[in-house]
Amino acid sequence: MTLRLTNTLSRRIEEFQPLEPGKVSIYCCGVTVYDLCHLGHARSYIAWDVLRRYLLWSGYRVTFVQNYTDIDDKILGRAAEEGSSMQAVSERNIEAFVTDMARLNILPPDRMPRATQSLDAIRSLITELEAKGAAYSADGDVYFAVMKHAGYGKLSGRDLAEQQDNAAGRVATAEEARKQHPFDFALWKGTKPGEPSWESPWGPGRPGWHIECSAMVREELGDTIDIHLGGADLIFPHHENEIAQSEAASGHELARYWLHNGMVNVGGQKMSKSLGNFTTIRALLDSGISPMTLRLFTLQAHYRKPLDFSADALEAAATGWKGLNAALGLASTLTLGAAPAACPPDLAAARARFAAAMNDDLNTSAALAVLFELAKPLRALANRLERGDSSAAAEARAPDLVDHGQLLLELAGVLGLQSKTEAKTSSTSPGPSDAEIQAQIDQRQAAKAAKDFPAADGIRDGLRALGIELIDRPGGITEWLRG
Ligand SMILES: Nc1ncnc2c1ncn2[C@@H]1O[C@H](COP(=O)(O)OP(=O)(O)OP(=O)(O)O)[C@@H](O)[C@H]1O
Ligand SMILES: [Zn+2]
Repeated sequence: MTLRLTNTLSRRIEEFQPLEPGKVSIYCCGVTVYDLCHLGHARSYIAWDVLRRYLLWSGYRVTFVQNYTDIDDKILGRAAEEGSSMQAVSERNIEAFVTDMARLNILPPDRMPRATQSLDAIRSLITELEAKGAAYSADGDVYFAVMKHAGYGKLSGRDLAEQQDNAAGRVATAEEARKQHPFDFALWKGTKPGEPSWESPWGPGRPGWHIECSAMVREELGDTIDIHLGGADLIFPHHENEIAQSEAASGHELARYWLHNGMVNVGGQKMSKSLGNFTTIRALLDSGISPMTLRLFTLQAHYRKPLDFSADALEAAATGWKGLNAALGLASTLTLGAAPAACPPDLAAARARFAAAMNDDLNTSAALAVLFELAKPLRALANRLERGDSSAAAEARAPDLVDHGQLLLELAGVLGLQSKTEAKTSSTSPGPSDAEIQAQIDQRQAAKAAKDFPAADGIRDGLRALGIELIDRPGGITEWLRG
């Protein structure tokens, strides 16, 4: 059975077929770096981390690109409030983003381009659009002409003619007066006093938000990519506009599959930096909630569904993680030095159930049910060991249980769930302990022995994100360095 994903473009669940066999190119819309990230961002990036890990586990070579939007009105606004610069605000929040994502065990993207570093690509894309008649300049601004692009609205299902009628008779703002159609959007904005600006054929100014992503996708991954990711709030206008710009320029489809995550809501309203109803990732982690509890909380719901944030729901996830953590902790000690065994039929069935759940549009709650089932005997044994039950130690050495533990570790790794001490971690946390690093190295060894190289690479990448570099020495010995 192959992976099936809901494609927003076709509004259907489709079988995933990459452009090139065995390879997947992914672009994920990144954060606008004007503040700390909240639980909504965590949900989005955890969902896509799981997609990436699952593709790796399935044997694909994945190239994952995610941008930083570091030119934006909101960043400028924050800089003005603070009396600092757009660059200072961006740098600080980029650093915080990297730390928060690593704490959540999200694999770092292969490349993370920034708008400020992509100006050449942005300017040449706008020039191309203008040359093709898809864009027009007006008083130092450049706009995309939506009416010139057949297919505008195909992702979001918006009707242009209807929108034109709705806008008729309204008093236009200065910007609206420059536009030929209300849906036309700025590719380039002429400079305003006191704002950073860059030179361009249209005079000094800065790029619009949508063109950044089109330019970065093209520069990093080419005209057509396999999967484009983002939150459902980006479908319109951001992704609709990205499609229009990229496809008008290249004449090719921008992305084969468009995946969107549902929103984290608070009391029915989107958790949002702009609305001010957000709880930051670091506030949650610093209050003693473990990163894995947050992962579990988000993965218990389907990625496309809205997710309500409440203390009760988080509490339930914490209880769930406590049990799973005990089983994973025991499993990692059992598998130490264990030889890979032939997979017994019940474990093969569990593996197949896990894969079937994930193939079903990333049904992580069903995949978690397989993990909880596998964890049951290990949890029971961990409890007995903790109580000092003398017969438990012998039982823990039973080969069946070792295999069980190995599979649990492997599948949990696909969801990015890994056993860690539940100790309170703070933003100044020194990173994983030596014992935790060793447990990861052991898991990686087991994955390699089972010829599961994507999982082994995933573990190495995860450690790298935490500043731990692995060095493989001859004779199967792995040493590590803390960065
Ligand atoms: N509440 C949320 N739930 C799920 N995903 C979200 C939520 N808020 C933002 N995202 C997603 O996170 C990614 C980065 O978002 P971005 O930095 O553009 O945030 P934003 O939407 O501007 O934030 P805000 O609305 O909080 O000001 C996008 O894919 C966006 O859809
Ligand atoms: Zn984008």
